[in-house]
Amino acid sequence: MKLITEIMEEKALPIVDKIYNDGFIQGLINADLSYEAVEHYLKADALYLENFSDIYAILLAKSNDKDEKNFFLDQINFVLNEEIAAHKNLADYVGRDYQEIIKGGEWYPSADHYIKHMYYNAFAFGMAEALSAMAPCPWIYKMVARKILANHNLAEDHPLKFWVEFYADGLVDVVLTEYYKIINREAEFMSEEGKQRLIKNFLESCEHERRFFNMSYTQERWELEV
Ligand SMILES: Cc1ncc(CN)c(N)n1
Repeated sequence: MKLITEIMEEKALPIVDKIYNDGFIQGLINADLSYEAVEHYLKADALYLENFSDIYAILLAKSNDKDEKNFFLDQINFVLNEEIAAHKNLADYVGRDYQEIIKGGEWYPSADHYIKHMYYNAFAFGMAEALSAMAPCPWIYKMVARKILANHNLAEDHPLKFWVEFYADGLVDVVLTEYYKIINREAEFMSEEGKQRLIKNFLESCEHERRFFNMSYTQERWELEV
C-alpha cells in the first residue's frame, strides 16, 4: 500500500519539469533573468516566507508533542533567519541592497492565492492538511534545484550557483521526512475524502509554486489599486 506522500510526489512530478522549463528557472540557469523579475520575486518572497513562518507558529501551537514543537521552532528560525542567504544571492545578482529591493512588496495575485491556500488549511482543517499544502515549498525547490545541477555544470563563478546549491542541499530531505511522518501518521485516521484532500492540497501548492515563479517573471500585479 503506497503512502499518501508517495502518491503526492508521483502525481506532482510533471509540474517539476514545467517549472524547470518556464522562463524564471531558465533565466536563472542562463544567468540572464531580468532584474525586474528577480526584484518582483524578492518583494513577494520576503512576505511569503514571513507568512510561512507564521503558519509554522500556528502549527507549533496546535501540536501537543514537544519534539514536533521543536521541529516547528527550528523551521521558523530557518525560514526567518537562514533562508535569507538565498535572497541575498539574488540581491547580489541585481547589485542592489536587499532591504531596499523588498520595500513596497505586496501579496501579488498568485502569491496571495498561495498564501491563503495554506492559511485556509491551517485554520479550517488540521496539521496534516496544512503541512500537505506547505510541503511543495521545500519539495519543489529541492526537485528543481537538483534537476538544474543534474543537467548543467554551473561554472564556479555562476552568479546564482549559490541559490541552486542552497535549495539542492541534503538538509531539505530531513525536513520533508518530518513533514511526511506527520502527514502519513494523521492520514491513517482519515476517510478516503480526507486523504484525497491531503493529496489535492499538495498538488494545488505545486501549481501555486509554478504560478509564483511566473508571477515574478511577468511582474504580475493587481489591476486595481487602493
Ligand atoms: C514561493 C516559495 N516557495 C518555496 C520556497 C523555498 N522555501 C520559497 N522561498 N518561496
